[in-house]
Amino acid sequence: MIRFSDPAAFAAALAALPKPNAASRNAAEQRQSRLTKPAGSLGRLEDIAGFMAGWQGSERPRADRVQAVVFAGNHGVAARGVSAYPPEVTAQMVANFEAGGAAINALTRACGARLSVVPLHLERPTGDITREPAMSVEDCLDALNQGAASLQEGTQLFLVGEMGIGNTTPAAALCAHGLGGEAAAWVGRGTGLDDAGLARKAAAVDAALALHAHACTDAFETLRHLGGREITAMAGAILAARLRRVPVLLDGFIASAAILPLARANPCFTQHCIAAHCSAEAGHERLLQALGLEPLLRLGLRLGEASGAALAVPIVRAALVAHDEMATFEEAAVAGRQ
Ligand SMILES: O=C(O)c1ccc[n+]([C@@H]2O[C@H](COP(=O)([O-])O)[C@@H](O)[C@H]2O)c1
Ligand SMILES: Cc1cc2nc[nH]c2cc1C
Repeated sequence: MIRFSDPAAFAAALAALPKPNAASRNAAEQRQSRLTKPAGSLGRLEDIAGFMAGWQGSERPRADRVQAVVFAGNHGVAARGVSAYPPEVTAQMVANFEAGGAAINALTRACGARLSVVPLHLERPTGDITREPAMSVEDCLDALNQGAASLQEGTQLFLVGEMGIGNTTPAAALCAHGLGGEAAAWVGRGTGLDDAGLARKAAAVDAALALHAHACTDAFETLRHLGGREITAMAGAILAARLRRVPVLLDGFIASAAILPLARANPCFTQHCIAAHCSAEAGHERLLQALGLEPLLRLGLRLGEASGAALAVPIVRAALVAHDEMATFEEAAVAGRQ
């Protein structure tokens, strides 16, 4: 099991990321060029086959064992009126996930993914980032390690999502810190905030940056000061997936913001990630652009919970079935390009 003993071990892992298997990726691309279709005509499905081949180290990659994890956390900053819903909804929704009644339960049933939920000390919200760091060093390491520990042996495709009332505020703070620009340009309506709430949210992001920007010296310290437990757990889970060469379907705004500090530390970090869906949350589009990721879907969701990631699973599966099952020009006796 992957475990980071201290912040230095996390930084070292981030500095020495494994690369995809170039031979497997090349073999998959060669196969694509022999399948009975005009070259390139399966568009992004061809890229997905090559991507999966590289990370799985197999010319014929599979997505039979798909694992989804939802991390849940509570946020001190939620007391500042930055969400349309009260913080107790986080724990209530965890109970709903466990009972099978949330959107992600239905969507993972629909796509055949195994779902688990990891609540992170919901009874103890993070520090209010407008006044103090979100987490102690110990808390931040614990969240990273709970994230890393969630990746199950044998997972072929990993879906990572979250639930946490108030968490679009720390996510916006991570974006404003990492990518610059006005706080107002990174805050969105989250669960459905009104204009007055939006102004409070921008003010909270400004205050958090004024207080902590100087202390955000690396990925760990940035997550610790501006992030949250579920945000940090997603970062740990997605890093663990990279260390095991497991491809990841990235979910919405918060999941994307969680990896921004890691991508800033090592720009090749996003290589094992596919952006599944561009959320309706203001800022997600620009965040994905900055991460160099083109989303597979734009369905207007703004839910989190790994919902966007689950919706992209059938596309990945379809890409791999076409890659595996289509006949080659030779097998089907079809003439190739003139
Ligand atoms: O994934 C997204 O893009 C997304 C966009 C808006 C809201 N959410 C979800 O809504 C919650 C955060 O919204 P808020 O308004 O409480 O900050 C949290 O539980 C997220 O899962 C998620
Ligand atoms: C009900 C509810 C469900 C959610 N799922 C993810 N974020 C959420 C926020 C709310 C408010």
